[in-house]
Amino acid sequence: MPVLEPRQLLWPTAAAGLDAQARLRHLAAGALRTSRPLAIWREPGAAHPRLLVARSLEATYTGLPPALDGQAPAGFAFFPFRDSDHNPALFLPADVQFDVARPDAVVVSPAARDLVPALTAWLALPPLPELAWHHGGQPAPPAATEAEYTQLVRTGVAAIKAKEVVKVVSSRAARLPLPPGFDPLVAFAELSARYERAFVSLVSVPGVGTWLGASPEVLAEVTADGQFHTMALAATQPLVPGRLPQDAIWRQKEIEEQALVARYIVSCFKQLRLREYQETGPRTVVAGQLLHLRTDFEVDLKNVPFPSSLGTDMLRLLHPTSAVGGMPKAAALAFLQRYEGYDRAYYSGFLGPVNVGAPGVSRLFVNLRCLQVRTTEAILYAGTGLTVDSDPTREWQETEYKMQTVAAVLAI
Ligand SMILES: C=C(O[C@@H]1C=C(C(=O)O)C=C[C@H]1O)C(=O)O
Repeated sequence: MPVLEPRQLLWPTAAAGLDAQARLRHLAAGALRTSRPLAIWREPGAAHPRLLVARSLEATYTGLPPALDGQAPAGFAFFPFRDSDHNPALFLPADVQFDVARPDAVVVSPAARDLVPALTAWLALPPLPELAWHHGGQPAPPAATEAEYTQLVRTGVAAIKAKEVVKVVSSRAARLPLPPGFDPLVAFAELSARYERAFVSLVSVPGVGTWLGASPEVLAEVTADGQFHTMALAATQPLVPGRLPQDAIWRQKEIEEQALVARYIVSCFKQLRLREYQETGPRTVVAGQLLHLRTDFEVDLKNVPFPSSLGTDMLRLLHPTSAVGGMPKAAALAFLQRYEGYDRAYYSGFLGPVNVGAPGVSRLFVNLRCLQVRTTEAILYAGTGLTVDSDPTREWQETEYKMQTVAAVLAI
């Protein structure tokens, strides 16, 4: 059997007046109209976004976290914090791809070649004035009041004191009305402009909903030059205007909280009997209006005995990391299940491209600083790592700061 190659569709002359952004919008409109899942993302430091459309919702259901090796299928992973029927683990196959950096062509995978006639016709049609974004089937989660959240923090601190957990990351949801005429693609562009170093994403899946975010946290990356990368990102303080990030002073609580996350990553390497890794940090990094402590871990895949499976194995061990769940993992997750009082859905799950653009290159991020777009409101999510010294009011304030990262695009 001949190996089928992807098809390149060129934009027709009818689309000559559409610039690259308008083309991306037109393709997104087509995917939304035909009930197909789509992902749009801008990688940290990249000048342009990409779009990927899956041929059908059914084609996105997946049982396992994606394989991070060059032979694995190309697509966009969208994983919940906890896998469930309400929040399925998804992998959007790269059936239709568009790169704003190469605006002349749309690439269609062999699995989606049946779509070519309809897609060719769509490219020649005039753009729609409005896009109908997909909505989730689940009710909106309850929004915790300050009293409720500070009580959750107290319960978490008590669990730490009782040695049920060493660290737990409590979180909450908040609901804000969407401003009139809110346009997720415009908000995506605004987040991309505001947060150059973030992974900015807009994912819309029928029945699952529309999620927008600007994440500062790499979960697992395999780069073109054969490096595996992950990070321990934790501890938070606001960036004070006029002060340099490198002058930030961290309290003992924060240093310990971040060290736990770093130690967790090292324990994952140990489970895989990997000794050769480079550790850099912790150092202070900027994420929007916030500062965090970050340690980077790098593995040269040329120097490990199992280069093709390291990324895959690490991803499966890492998620959910102690930066979003806690330590020990099982006890922290059980605590959250019992006390958190709402469904995190895709918040603190992970997302990102696998083998898109180039085979063997994957970039998965923790889904933080995100919101869910609903018909008339946005659901915002944020959490804070608790330790024995946590102060409930400060933890509430920290979730407010974190929500500000994406709430900035809701300002009327
Ligand atoms: C849980 C979140 O962030 C995580 C928790 C942090 C903390 O506890 O200080 C900092 C960065 C992230 O790893 C969030 O943004 O919701």
